[in-house]
Amino acid sequence: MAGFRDREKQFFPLQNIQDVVKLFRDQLTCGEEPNLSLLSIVLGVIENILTVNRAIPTEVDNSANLEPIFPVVELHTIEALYSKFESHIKRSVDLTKFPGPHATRELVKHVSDVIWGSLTRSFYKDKAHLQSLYSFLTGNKLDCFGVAFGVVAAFQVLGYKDVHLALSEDHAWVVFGENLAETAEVTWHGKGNEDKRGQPITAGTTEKSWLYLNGYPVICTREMEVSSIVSGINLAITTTMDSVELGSLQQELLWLLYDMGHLKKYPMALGNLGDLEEITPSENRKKPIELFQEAIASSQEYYNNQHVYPYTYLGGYLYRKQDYNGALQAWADAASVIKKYNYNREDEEIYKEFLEIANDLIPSMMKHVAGENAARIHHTSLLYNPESYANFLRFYDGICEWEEDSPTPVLHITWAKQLVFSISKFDISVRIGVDLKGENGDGDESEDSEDDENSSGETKDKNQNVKEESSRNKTDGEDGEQNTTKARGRVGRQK
Ligand SMILES: CC1(C)CN=C(N2CCN(c3ncnc4sc(CC(F)F)cc34)CC2)S1
Repeated sequence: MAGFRDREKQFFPLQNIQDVVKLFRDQLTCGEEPNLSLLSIVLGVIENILTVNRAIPTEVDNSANLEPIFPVVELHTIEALYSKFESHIKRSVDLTKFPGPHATRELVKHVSDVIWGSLTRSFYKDKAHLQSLYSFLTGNKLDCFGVAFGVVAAFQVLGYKDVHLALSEDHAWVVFGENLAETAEVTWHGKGNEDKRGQPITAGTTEKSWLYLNGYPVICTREMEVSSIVSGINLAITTTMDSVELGSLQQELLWLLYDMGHLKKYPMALGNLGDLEEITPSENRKKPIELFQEAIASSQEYYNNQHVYPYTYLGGYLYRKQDYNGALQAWADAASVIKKYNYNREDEEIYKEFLEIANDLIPSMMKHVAGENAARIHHTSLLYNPESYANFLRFYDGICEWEEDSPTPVLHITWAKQLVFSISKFDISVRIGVDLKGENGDGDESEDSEDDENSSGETKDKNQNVKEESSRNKTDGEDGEQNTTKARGRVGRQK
């Protein structure tokens, strides 16, 4: 018999979004751990009906079809799936060999093998809707995240409290043991990479690696594991159509988790909620821009500002709102994060993100503003804005620094061609640092004649230059002999 207590049973059948929200709220406030398997199965059943097995209403009188088609989720459906998972896990793992209260690496590897061993050999792992235990139990298919989540849910079924999900921006693994001091790979990553299941994630692996966030991944509590499956709900019916009902369920559940504080340390879930609010704004709720800024603040406060996606969530939003100055600043901030990493072959997802920004979004943004004649005439366009130019340069500077010392190259001819296209759209006045408005008062248009080369002609490293510079300034102060012209609005030259 499924391990359901009467308290879960009372919420069934689930007939609408509010019924699902009530079940989740009860699971998150009942004093015991939320039941990860139960909640993943419930979300998987609903997602499946609203996207994969969507019964397109026949062409009867259309008015009747305007009602949202929320499925009725019966208790027996969920119980059957839950007990299938529970008995599968319990009969595959003999705990007599693992007496302690904490999981061991051997046990973690074994549970990962149990999940892994049940997956059908040949399925397209990139497909959608493979993230929940519903997919695992009805189709023996799971994606990369789904395997890691399945391992954590299995350990909860086995009665362990110390195995938790660890999340980066493109990978998932587990932490376990006393003080969660141990780590282990439990799933695969990407295409054509041997899985490293059972191995610990060492400092050598995580250092300067975006895939492991330089050692600053999201370490989930049970409630944050619930946040991860809610955030992972996939609304896609087709590549061009999303389920409206599923989207509003996801939005309601994310606000529930937000109000309970379970998104506070989860930047991507905050970004996800921001995207949903942009599409369907909720009354009396925070605006998308606030949520994207909270995601950035969360990364700064809890993850040493090592996460990139909070800035690309914000940049994408501002781009869609045609706030191109803001978008450039957010993308420059994203590049200022990635520059601390070395690009390697398993970081393709973030490479694709920056490729799209540099070679698609920024060029089309430049085309758009180049056509804005009024703004051009009044010099209000970003093409005349030194700050936009500075952010544009900082964006590319970050990508170049990302590539430095990396085992895998980042830039190629397309990047260079698009850079030339985009940079040439900025007005000559911002590119050569002349202040057209003469705000500097003396109206002296002479440029800053200093350069980074010293008298002997070789370029020094910046620090030395700055040291030299500051000592020169000191002598200036004393005898005032040296004639240094003021750097006039030169951007990107920090002395
Ligand atoms: C600014 C973007 C391009 C928009 N969507 C982005 N997403 C980033 C990935 N998403 C996520 N959202 C919540 N949690 C997680 S955990 C994870 C890694 C996986 F291997 F477990 C990914 C991810 C959701 C969507 S970044």
